[in-house]
Amino acid sequence: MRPESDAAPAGGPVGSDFVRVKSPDVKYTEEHIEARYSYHTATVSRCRGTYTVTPRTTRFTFRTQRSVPKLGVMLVGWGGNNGTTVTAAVLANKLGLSWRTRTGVKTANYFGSLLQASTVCLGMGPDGEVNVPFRDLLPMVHPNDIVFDGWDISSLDLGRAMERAQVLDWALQEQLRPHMEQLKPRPSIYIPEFIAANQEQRADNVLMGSKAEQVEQIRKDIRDFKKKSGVDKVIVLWTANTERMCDIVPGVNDTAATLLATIQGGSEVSPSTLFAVASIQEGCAYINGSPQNTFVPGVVELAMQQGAFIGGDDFKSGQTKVKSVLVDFLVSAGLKPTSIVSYNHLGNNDGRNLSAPQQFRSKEISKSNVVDDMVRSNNVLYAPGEKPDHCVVIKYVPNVGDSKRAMDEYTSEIMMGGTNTIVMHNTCEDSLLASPIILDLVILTELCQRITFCTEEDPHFQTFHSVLSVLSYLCKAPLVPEGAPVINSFFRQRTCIENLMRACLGLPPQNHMQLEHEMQRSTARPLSLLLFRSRVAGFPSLSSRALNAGRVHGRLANGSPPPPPPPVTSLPPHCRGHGGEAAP
Ligand SMILES: NC(=O)c1ccc[n+]([C@@H]2O[C@H](COP(=O)([O-])OP(=O)(O)OC[C@H]3O[C@@H](n4cnc5c(N)ncnc54)[C@H](O)[C@@H]3O)[C@@H](O)[C@H]2O)c1
Ligand SMILES: O=P([O-])([O-])O[C@@H]1[C@@H](O)[C@H](O)[C@@H](O)[C@H](O)[C@@H]1O
Repeated sequence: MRPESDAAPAGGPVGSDFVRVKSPDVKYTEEHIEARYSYHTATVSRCRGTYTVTPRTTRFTFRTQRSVPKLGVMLVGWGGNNGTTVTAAVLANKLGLSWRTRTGVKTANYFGSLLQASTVCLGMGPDGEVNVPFRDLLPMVHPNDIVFDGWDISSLDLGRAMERAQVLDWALQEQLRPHMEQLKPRPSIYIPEFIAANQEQRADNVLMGSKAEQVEQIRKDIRDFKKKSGVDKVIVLWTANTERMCDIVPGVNDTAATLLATIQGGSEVSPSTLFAVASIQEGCAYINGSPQNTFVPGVVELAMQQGAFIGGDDFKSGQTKVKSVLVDFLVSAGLKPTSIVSYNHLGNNDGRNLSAPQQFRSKEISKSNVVDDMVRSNNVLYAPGEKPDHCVVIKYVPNVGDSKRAMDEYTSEIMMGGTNTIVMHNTCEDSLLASPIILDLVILTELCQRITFCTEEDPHFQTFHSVLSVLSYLCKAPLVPEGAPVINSFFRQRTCIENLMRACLGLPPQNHMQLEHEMQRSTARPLSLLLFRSRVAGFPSLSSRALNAGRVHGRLANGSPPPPPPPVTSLPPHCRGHGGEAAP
């Protein structure tokens, strides 16, 4: 838990400083956490069947601004299931709400958020591993402090839109409604041919005018929100309906200049791309929670010119998230998936929009490519170009509402011609899986906006690439810089975020080697064992785990007792005896 009494360390206004690194490579100034970090990679060459691996070390200096801004998040599709649910969830957490359900009292939380509800291991403490919430590693925005605004083609206020979404318990909605009904989506850009025709009946809150005029209006909305809310920065996130894919046309959207000219000329540009352009021109990061190819090359170039972050595509929230774990497990275990069939049905408006072929095609693409990197990584199982059968089906069944049903069958070839088939059924409120992902996307993006780094070879500090590929863990179809590999493997993506945040603290990457427990003799053995040995010599008994730890490590490989432990001459104060003296 965060030590409430933990006074902020010397040096200025800071975000969370519940983790302090004591290292000559880490410096805390008033503005920054500055950390020197050795980044170890390897280059590989091959000659006549032999791989030659050359380790490389790059010396980085990371700087993380410690002051956490007041963050404004503008959602496109604010009146939808995800938009209303994430807004309501933040409000419920901020107000500390609880509500009664047929299974008992529920309390607001952020389960499903990587940053708020999952932990990382800092290292070994006196009683074993010390794990802290991701959010405590570096100063970052707390979701309770986010200010929401946004647009929707539907004019419903968020109280009525929350009711229409049918996601949250009624007892909670009743408590939230007085707050939610004050929130009204701004009129939005609506081009009917980009989403399903069945969405037309919602479109009573749309902008008029040319595409250029509508982009200008979106830019004014962003400035207006920033001024009225007093937020320090704004991030725009698309959680509106899935659009059909866009053609990439040279001279139309292949460069920033052609795209801007196309907008001025009024030719085909999707609403999501228009929002991206407006956001980037206002210096805001733009994240795409849907599968369509919003980020045509012209948008990517514009983002790079303006130094704005973009990220996406398509929240990775349920069936695909499981797929990126299960296929990783199977392939990493040397089992060969030969067929993956993913079927789901759902009855919310997203499902209704996806019932149209072109919108389904966008989703089918983002759901289908998630296994490619894992399959390509194993040439023992797969010949070049060989892939498992992979079928994605989505059906709209109004009766189930937001409670998405996912049914998956994974068939794998195992040893000696055997077959293994795994069948899964997964039911979940789709929007309650997507809402924490939305929070992680905007909070992680905001954190990355406060991180700069340089290397010994290039001493000028720089930001991350405009295409923020660190968001891959949160997306089905990760957007990466040109030439960078697309990683979908769940644990590789999660480890990337963890190790990046550790690097900002000058901490080595998590390696899970546990060498201190693998050696017959080690001075690096965890304190608990040292304590175990020192306390056995006249100290009060330890927890059974520590005692067991002592026993587990109490015999050498040949069965003889270990040599006497090295004299414990200096233990940190919290490990010392009553008098504060070092253990004998
Ligand atoms: N688990 C999930 O819910 C999940 C997972 C991955 C991706 N997604 C994607 O997130 C998006 C939103 O999902 P949802 O369940 O909230 O859908 P939804 O249909 O409930 O909400 C979408 C909202 O966008 C609005 N809208 C449509 N076009 C718009 C435009 N041009 N400008 C502004 N608003 C517009 C609609 O009126 C609607 O209120 C979808 O594209 C979906 O595919 C959802
Ligand atoms: O994240 P996931 O469960 O693989 O994919 C989901 C689809 O199965 C669902 O049909 C769609 O409505 C959601 O937007 C989401 O994309």
